[in-house]
Amino acid sequence: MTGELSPIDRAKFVAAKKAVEFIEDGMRVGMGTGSTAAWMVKCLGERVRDEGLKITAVPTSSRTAKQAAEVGIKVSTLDEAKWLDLTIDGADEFDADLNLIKGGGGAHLQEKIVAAASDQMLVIADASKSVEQLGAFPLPVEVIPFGGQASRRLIEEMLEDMDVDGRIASLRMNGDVPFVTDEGNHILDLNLRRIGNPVALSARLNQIPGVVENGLFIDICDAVVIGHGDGRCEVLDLSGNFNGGSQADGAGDNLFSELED
Ligand SMILES: O=C(CO)[C@H](O)[C@H](O)COP(=O)(O)O
Repeated sequence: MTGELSPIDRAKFVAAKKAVEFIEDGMRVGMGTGSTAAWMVKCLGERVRDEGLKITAVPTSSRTAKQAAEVGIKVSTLDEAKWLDLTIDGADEFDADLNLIKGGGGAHLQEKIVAAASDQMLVIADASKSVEQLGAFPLPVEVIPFGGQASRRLIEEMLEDMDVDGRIASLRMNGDVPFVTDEGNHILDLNLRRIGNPVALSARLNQIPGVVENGLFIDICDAVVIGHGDGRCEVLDLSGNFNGGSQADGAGDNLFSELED
């Protein structure tokens, strides 16, 4: 079924497949957004269908809610679930401390709210998302449309004040019109190249009145399942809750056979 996948899609698939093994009956689970998270939704749907797994599932976007419905997962809102045991989501970049850049899909606001309301956040990613220093991926910042030009100017002035490398905030477009998030906001992508102090940058960004939330996830992620194109995956776990806390446990796991299903 999935035999003709590209190496990158194989990597996403095996990471997702491994991650859903951590979901137990009765859990309240946050479901992330993006192409890797879509594999997770698919694998989770299979467990719900084949094993009768009972979960409360909370999507982080309208896109994920739709994907969940397509594979037979009934979704709840975060308010209905109140609190979550585990959120599984993709990322655009992760570093050795498991700080992340997210929001490439424009859903980081709901993703951060859902992850922050979860006991554990598990990221699924192909190995290309691993970086020494965050920032090569443009940092998404969600801003309200009202006064968008002023917010952009304040962000660029703040970047200049912080003396960071790149200082241009680009309005994300969807064809000829600005991209609109599920909350009706716009996204500014910051081409910073490298982020020396993510904690300070995140705090400074969120102090600007028109900024709703930025895509830096600091001290939120507990572990990353890293998938490889040959079907191997490993778990980088700083929490001790996934594979006993070993930093690269499971490096030998090969879920490639699943691709032949
Ligand atoms: O943060 C996200 C969406 O807002 C995604 O998780 C991130 O962009 C990674 O996406 P993909 O799995 O498609 O590479």
